[in-house]
Amino acid sequence: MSQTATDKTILVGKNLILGYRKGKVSNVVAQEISFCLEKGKLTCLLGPNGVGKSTLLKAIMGHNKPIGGTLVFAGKKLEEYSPKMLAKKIAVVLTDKVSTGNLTVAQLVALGRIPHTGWMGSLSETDRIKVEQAIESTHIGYLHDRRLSELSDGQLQKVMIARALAQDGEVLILDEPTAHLDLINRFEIMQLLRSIAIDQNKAILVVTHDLEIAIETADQFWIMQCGFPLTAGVPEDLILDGRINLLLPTDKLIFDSLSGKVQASNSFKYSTITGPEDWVKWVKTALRKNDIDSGNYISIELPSAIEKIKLISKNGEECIDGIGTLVEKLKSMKSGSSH
Ligand SMILES: Nc1ncnc2c1ncn2[C@@H]1O[C@H](COP(=O)(O)OP(=O)(O)OP(=O)(O)O)[C@@H](O)[C@H]1O
Repeated sequence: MSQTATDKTILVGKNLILGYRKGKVSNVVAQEISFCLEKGKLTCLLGPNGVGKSTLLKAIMGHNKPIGGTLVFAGKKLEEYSPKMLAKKIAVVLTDKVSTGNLTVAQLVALGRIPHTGWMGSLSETDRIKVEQAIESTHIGYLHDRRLSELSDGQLQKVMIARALAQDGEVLILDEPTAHLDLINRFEIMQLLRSIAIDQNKAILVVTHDLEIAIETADQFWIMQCGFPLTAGVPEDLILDGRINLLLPTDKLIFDSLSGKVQASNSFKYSTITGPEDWVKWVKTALRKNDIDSGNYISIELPSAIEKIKLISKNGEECIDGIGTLVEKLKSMKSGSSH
């Protein structure tokens, strides 16, 4: 489904055909790619490995011209911008590690000004202000004079974002900025990007495989899937109308709209499990993971406080003191009944 352009739209892709040319032969990677990228929003681009996400980023950065379709940036065709002009408008953070460990944080962030100063140019007062603003808005002032080689992966990622911000383009593109980071840092980086999008009115486009964190932070999803047009929408709408399942083209997995998680789609019925909602959810998860269906028991009653789990089976009624023991018990009943 294509989006409609609004006054926030900065970049429009129309019927793009993406791929690579080798001599006269074009190898098409993805097609029917249409979108509107909006300022003031965090947009997450999701899709399986190899579907063409990085290829789309390369097209937007002007590094790999689409085989077909049009890209329009701020009302003008992308191909009409010189690489120098484009570098001032679109800042990029790629996944590659920096090999300039000897530079300090402030020196690296200052490199973001190169499109404005040139390689040999010295920083003007405006450039210095932009660098300090970028450092401040990524909350890395405490790292100002540290060497890059002394930073953790999470700190380094914030420095790379600061460098892109110093570039002061209207669009910021990041390819998997949370790869290699722990859960807390993944959240922090995505929340930081969202606040930058809103506070600085930037259009931020992030490629990520982190579905759950993307749901919590993104304003827009773009979903790429082999053989389908690009699907764009607000994550919550895509969840409720089921289009989120485009990300899971196998009937073995399904997106559970209540928990917001991907889970195995086996058709076991667990209607005989009763108790508090959180207990029911986690007992079902454990049973599903262990391939235990309701044929193994008559009912399970879950504790409301610190009582024990009550299992009613063909062997009678018994009290059990945890989900681990319950699973073991049901597994042994299952193997017993199959012999
Ligand atoms: N320079 C290139 N020349 C030819 N084919 C390429 C080139 N780069 C990528 N491809 C091919 O294009 C297809 C899409 O690759 P791309 O890197 O865009 O996927 P992706 O969705 O970003 O994957 P991932 O999630 O694994 O990063 C793949 O089949 C890949 O082999």
